[in-house]
Amino acid sequence: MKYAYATDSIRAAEAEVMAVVGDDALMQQAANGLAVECARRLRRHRGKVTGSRVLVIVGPGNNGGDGLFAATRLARKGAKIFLWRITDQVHQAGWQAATRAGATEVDLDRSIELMPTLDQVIEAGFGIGGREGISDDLARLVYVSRGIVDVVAVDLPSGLGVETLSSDVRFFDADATVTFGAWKPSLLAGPAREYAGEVTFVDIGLEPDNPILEVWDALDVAMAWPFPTATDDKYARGVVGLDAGSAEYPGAGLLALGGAVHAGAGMVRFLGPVELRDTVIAQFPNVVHGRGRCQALLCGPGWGPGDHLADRLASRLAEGLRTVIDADALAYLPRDLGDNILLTPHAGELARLLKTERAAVENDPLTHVRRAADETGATVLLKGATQYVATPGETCVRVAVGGPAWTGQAGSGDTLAGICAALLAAGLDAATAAVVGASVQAITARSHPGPHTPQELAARLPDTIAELEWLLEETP
Ligand SMILES: NC(=O)C1=CN([C@@H]2O[C@H](COP(=O)(O)OP(=O)(O)OC[C@H]3O[C@@H](n4cnc5c(N)ncnc54)[C@H](OP(=O)(O)O)[C@@H]3O)[C@@H](O)[C@H]2O)[C@@H](O)CC1
Ligand SMILES: [K+]
Repeated sequence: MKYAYATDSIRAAEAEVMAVVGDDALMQQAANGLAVECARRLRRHRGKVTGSRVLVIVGPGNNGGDGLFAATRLARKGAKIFLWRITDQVHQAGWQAATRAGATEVDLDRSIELMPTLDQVIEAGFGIGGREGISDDLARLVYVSRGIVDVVAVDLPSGLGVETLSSDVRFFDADATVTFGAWKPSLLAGPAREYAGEVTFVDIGLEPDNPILEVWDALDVAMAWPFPTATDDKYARGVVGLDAGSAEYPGAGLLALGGAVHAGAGMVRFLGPVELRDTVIAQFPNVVHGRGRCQALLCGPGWGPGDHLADRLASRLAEGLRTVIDADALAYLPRDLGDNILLTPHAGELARLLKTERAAVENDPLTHVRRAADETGATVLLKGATQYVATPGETCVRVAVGGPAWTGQAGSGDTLAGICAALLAAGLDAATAAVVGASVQAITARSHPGPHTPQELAARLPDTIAELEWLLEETP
């Protein structure tokens, strides 16, 4: 699991360490880590550091200072360093060290001219003190550097927000980012992550508190998966009731059933319309029909428009079970749901829930998924290319393992809702069921590259679950 922090927490952790070791020591550690990675990349690209040509984009604050001290180290190893300062203000000690080591100042036009002759650009414009977006001058440098020179961003690409995860502004497009002391959320999740390139973490001894993002990996999923023990019967593994599908949309019901069955539910009950029973039996003879004991429910996939849907949802919720509410049922939410209720909207459904625009959700998923959890009182899984889980009253948002681009297709959400319902029935709390369910679907899609249908991927969930069990056994 990786944790990412807001700027305030990172600054507080820096202050604690600086009070003991001094600010210069911290910056030297950061610069050293940066220089090591820049040198490694130069060696990879051209065999050696000596004789390489590096432009440093120097911002006015400590981010610029990191870049200057790293460049000083590269200059001492024989690199030819050029410095372009964004404003007159620079980190004085860093500037002196770099120029004393032989670095040459150049203006913007010369920087652009030099670009095809360079081996690397160290982008030390702005770090956690930066505002979102970049000036036209910086945008010109992004344009001329893209694809022709190795761009290494310092701490995070300039222009990128630390916490909003937005890609709606202009920022540097880096091949690599060297980040210090704490993960920044935009380096781990959301559309912005794509622009940071290969990220290296340099430990400078910070111990920040209050993460705002918890990013899961396959081992975390394996550790949370409810593997049955030898004595577990179907009730211990969990009975899940699925109220899904309609005469108009039978497919959504079948896809949800596929998710629940293949995720290993002890028993699946179909609570959808009677007219679908033959179709369901033809595909899933192990599914039981009609009312009976359940440990978790799923409502919504394939309901379509209809009358009395609010009453239908209310009567299901009255059973007091852990429940996944998906798709059409999301339009009929009562007030004050509990955190054992899991809502699984995509960006468009979340936008409707919050009476905002889809673009607003896509540009700032963290704020919106948290708001949805707080306003509804339920746990919320925001589906999409990156999948977020928020619990009411909690700032920290969980992020599921990411899938390939192929995952975005009609029907994936129905399958995912079925998987989550099976995990709720097995006893996982709603937030864990959501992050584990979204992750297992993504891992399955990654293991089977190409455009597989949601039902094909659902049928391959057992392979992934077996691999997770194996991973757990192999990990000391
Ligand atoms: N603290 C530590 O011990 C350590 C910190 N470390 C490093 O320090 C970095 C944080 O440094 P920092 O606080 O000096 O902020 P930084 O990101 O350099 O920028 C602030 C300056 O930029 C300006 N500015 C911002 N956006 C702008 C824009 N769009 N266009 C124009 N100007 C803009 C802003 O102006 P202002 O907002 O004040 O008007 C201010 O002058 C951190 O990311 C890491 O790299 C490491 O060395 C480890 C130890
Ligand atoms: K930067």
